[in-house]
Amino acid sequence: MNYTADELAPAVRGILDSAAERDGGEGRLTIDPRSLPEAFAAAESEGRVPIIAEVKPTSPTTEGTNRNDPVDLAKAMVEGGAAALSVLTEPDHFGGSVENLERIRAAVDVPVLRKDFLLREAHLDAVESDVILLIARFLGDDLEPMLRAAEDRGFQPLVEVHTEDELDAAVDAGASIIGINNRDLGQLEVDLATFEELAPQVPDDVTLIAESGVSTVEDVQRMGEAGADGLLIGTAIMDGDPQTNTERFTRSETQ
Ligand SMILES: O=C(O)c1ccccc1NCC(=O)[C@H](O)[C@H](O)COP(=O)(O)O
Repeated sequence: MNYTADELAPAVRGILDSAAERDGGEGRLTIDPRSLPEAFAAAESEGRVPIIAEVKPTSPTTEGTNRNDPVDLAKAMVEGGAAALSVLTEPDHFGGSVENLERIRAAVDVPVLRKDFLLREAHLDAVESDVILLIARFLGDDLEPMLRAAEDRGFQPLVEVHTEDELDAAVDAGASIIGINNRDLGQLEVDLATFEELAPQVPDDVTLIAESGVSTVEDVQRMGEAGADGLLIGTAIMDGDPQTNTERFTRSETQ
């Protein structure tokens, strides 16, 4: 793995240790995905900001656990105008599960991103999703083979970066969907300027997503002005009524 353990907050070390121990799927999946770029285009043509709303029961930086039925949460987010959903499948630190993702994907018709910490090819085969997260920081030299393995199965890989080097690695590997994470996964600090600094270096033909730390309508507008094609929002949608929260963000460009 591409990290030095003492560079990481203890919670992140714990996440990676449990990810390394987790089994993958038993067979090799073949995915017929719902297109994320098309879902973004459809949202925009209908006047909605393209938002990936995240079903995130808890996290190392969240107090408490949301115990509502994940399918009810997901339907409320779609009702609120979400172009796509992100579903945590990490069980030990985020309260997620592959079963949540299976149930949600069967209940909605928007693309669903599997949000997890995937470290080897077998992890890709744990559950079907339309989009799959590959985190450049944790994959290092394995990024390109994981990207190819995900594409070979039919997934749309979303490659997450936080630094210029990781962005270069994602572009060199041929990523067509890139997420710039405003949260530093080393120390868990959030700074929206991360997106603003890196976005100008992303090729125009890449679908570019601003991830993490977006909590107000002004933040949505700020990320849009900096070049985001879409935004991934978790905490600020889960905190309170998910439909009302999603509506506020999806309508924010017209306010
Ligand atoms: O959210 C966390 O506390 C966290 C801690 C350690 C590693 C990853 C973490 N989050 C993963 C994510 O990518 C976010 O859930 C996602 O980008 C949404 O972020 P936010 O809108 O800030 O909840």
